[in-house]
Amino acid sequence: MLARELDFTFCDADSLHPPENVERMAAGYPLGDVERWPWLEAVGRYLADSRTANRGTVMACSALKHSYRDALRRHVPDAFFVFLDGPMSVVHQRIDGRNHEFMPPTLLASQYLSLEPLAEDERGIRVDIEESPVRIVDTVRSAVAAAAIPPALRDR
Ligand SMILES: Nc1ncnc2c1ncn2[C@@H]1O[C@H](COP(=O)(O)OP(=O)(O)OP(=O)(O)O)[C@@H](O)[C@H]1O
Ligand SMILES: O=C(O)[C@H](O)[C@@H](O)[C@H](O)[C@H](O)CO
Repeated sequence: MLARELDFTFCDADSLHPPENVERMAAGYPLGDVERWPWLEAVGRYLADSRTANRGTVMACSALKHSYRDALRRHVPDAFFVFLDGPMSVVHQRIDGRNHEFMPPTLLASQYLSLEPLAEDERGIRVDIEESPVRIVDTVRSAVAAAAIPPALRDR
């Protein structure tokens, strides 16, 4: 929805995992940093290529840690992060009710253990996943528009 509204392309970072990562998760084992670095590099390269082609991209990506997002920022310094925040119980209920190609709900707790919220030095916003998708998209669109204006020129 967001990509459509912004007229950007959409990519799910899951499509950039190497097969061995997919197999690992499907077998019920969480990824560690070692498995994630090559994947994050592929995500970063994809974003940098989009930027070179002058194409905006919405990337759905579980860039759980600050260091992972730093890796992405090395490829696209002006990346804007949207932190989809909410209680594990809500996410658990939702992913229990969906079909995913490889991600078992049993891995959710490990994801929350690794999760680091956006820090002050990271460009982006936190949104509440208990809001409706329409509202979330609206909030993100406004934040992206505001972020494109240099702070010194805002509210004039
Ligand atoms: N704001 C929302 N309100 C209600 N349901 C939602 C909302 N956002 C997502 N969902 C539902 O929650 C489920 C999980 O969403 P989705 O598969 O898009 O998550 P994801 O971030 O791609 O997860 P993963 O990182 O595991 O790929 C889906 O059934 C989706 O329809
Ligand atoms: O870094 C990771 O552990 C992975 O990217 C996972 O987060 C899954 O791929 C995702 O949750 C399913 O979409």
